[in-house]
Amino acid sequence: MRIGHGFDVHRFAEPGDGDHIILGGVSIPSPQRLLAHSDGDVLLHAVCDALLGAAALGDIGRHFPDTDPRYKGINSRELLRHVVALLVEKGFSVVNLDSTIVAEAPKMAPHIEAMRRHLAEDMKVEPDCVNVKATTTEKLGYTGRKEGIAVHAVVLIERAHFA
Ligand SMILES: Nc1ccn([C@@H]2O[C@H](COP(=O)(O)O)[C@@H](O)[C@H]2O)c(=O)n1
Ligand SMILES: C[C@@]1(CO)OP(=O)(O)OP(=O)(O)OC[C@H]1O
Repeated sequence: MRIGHGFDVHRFAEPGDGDHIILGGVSIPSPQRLLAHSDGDVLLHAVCDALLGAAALGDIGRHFPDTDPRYKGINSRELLRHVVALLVEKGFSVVNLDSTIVAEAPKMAPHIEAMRRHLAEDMKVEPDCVNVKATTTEKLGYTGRKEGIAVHAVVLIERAHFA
């Protein structure tokens, strides 16, 4: 069994620039988009980093550089599926994921189940092995000022069992 940790932050664009953000592959209404080379899915980026960390495979920027036009606007679920394939190649499968979205807004609660479903599908585990939480920082700091969204993720992986 091995543990991995991931952390990512994306900054909001100016208010009025954009009408949604994408988190866990879910489109969530927001008056500000998240700035990024990809679709800005900060939850999936933190999860990719946790998985890569657990398998000692470096980090997301090493595998998908933000200077590479192939990743411009990419759906981050494709990045996550690629990372999971790298783990499978190394003989690992995912045990469970826990994650925390740090955001003053928008409200994540109505979208958490859809995020869990996407994560479970892409990591090839049951939804019961995936947890997504959200918290504000009580208006403190850069997340509290709505300057951006941060995500923490932690995963366990294990050597895959073969029948
Ligand atoms: N962007 C967010 C932040 C929080 N939630 C939910 O609200 C609960 C209370 O948040 P506090 O920061 O006041 O502890 C939290 O446990 C989440 O369920 C949310 O949905 N979206
Ligand atoms: C996902 C990648 C690649 O498109 O770019 P961003 O969307 O900017 O995200 P970030 O978490 O800053 O870095 C990882 C990148 O290489």
